[in-house]
Amino acid sequence: MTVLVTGGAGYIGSHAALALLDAGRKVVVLDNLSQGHRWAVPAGAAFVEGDCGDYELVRKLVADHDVTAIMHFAGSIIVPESVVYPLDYYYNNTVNSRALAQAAVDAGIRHFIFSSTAGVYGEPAKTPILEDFPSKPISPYGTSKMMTEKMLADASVAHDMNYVALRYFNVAGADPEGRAGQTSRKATHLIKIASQAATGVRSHLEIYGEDYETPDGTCIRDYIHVSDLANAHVLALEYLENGGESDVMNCGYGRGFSVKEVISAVKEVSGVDFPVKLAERRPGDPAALIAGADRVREKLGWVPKHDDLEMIVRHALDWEESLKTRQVVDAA
Ligand SMILES: NC(=O)c1ccc[n+]([C@@H]2O[C@H](COP(=O)([O-])OP(=O)(O)OC[C@H]3O[C@@H](n4cnc5c(N)ncnc54)[C@H](O)[C@@H]3O)[C@@H](O)[C@H]2O)c1
Ligand SMILES: O=c1ccn([C@@H]2O[C@H](COP(=O)(O)OP(=O)(O)O[C@H]3O[C@H](CO)[C@@H](O)[C@H](O)[C@H]3O)[C@@H](O)[C@H]2O)c(=O)[nH]1
Repeated sequence: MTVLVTGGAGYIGSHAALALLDAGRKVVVLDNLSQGHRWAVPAGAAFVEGDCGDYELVRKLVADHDVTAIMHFAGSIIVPESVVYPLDYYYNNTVNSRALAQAAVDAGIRHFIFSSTAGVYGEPAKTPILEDFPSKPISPYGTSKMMTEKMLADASVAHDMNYVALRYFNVAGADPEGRAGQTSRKATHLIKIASQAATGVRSHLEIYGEDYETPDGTCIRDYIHVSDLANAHVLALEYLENGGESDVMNCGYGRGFSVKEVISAVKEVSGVDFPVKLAERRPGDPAALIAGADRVREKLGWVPKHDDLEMIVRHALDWEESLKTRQVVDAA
């Protein structure tokens, strides 16, 4: 009765592994360490270094660890990078997910939880975005995730496996107890970068575009605390184990902040007025993404504990400071 967490040496996967362990579950992490860190895998979890697309390896570890459910976080995650290297994204996010799903079905795994994204909606006609809005991604990243969602939908009809695809909006913050946080090798996320600028790891922050059709001209996103998101995974697993029907669910709080509002919050909480420069728009960025977030609350009974931008920023800053002592800060 073990949960396989792919990508559990990465940011969100390591928090989910912690949440599972906190809930009394057994966990085995599979990660190729392309972005994650061995030390980020929680102490109570078993670890296997390898690729989630390695069918034989997955079959073996499922048998060795008595795996009954999979949470699939492993993937490539940077929207603008996917525009430059689309085939890499289709390989890692779609082809490898297909192999993992095949191994899951062949091994008789009954429950599968997938890390999807608000990126599947593309440029939505309106906000908040509901799950039944059309999937029209505007980046290869979003398409690569949408294709995996569709594979899982078809596989769940044909096989005895139910699934939940959680469509995350913008994940930020860190474990409130300081046990985990974001340490990706190539940080691109706004709150991470602003936290690095506030703690002196970066010299400044750039705003990618000030001419969007939003009140202050900068993009609006729905920032969700990583620990609330990790908890949604534990609830999704219970839901599937209790016979819940397969579904897709947005994960966000249903409210948005602009890039400028986030920068102000980081300056306010840190007390550091770091330099901010204006830069060109980044490819693949929709103007506003805000979750319609009723379904995850209604179906999973999810009640967030950290719906507070200042708290999210505080935890991100605390983690960034703690990284200095761990000497694992990546070059900015
Ligand atoms: N961070 C966000 O805001 C966000 C939003 C929406 C969706 N997601 C999705 O959540 C998941 C986790 O994202 P994250 O922010 O924790 O990223 P991350 O880069 O910190 O973690 C991903 C982990 O997967 C591992 N990995 C990558 N490819 C692998 C492979 N083929 N086999 C085994 N391990 C592999 C990496 O080494 C890393 O540890 C991703 O699928 C991402 O697309 C993230
Ligand atoms: O240095 C920076 C970094 C970001 N931004 C802007 O901040 C916003 C948020 O960007 P970022 O934090 O990089 O997140 P997104 O590009 O919105 O994508 C994240 O959120 C998506 C879901 O909404 C996920 O699918 C992706 O994996 C995840 O990277 C965007 O408008 C960026 O242009 C800046 O202006 N300057």
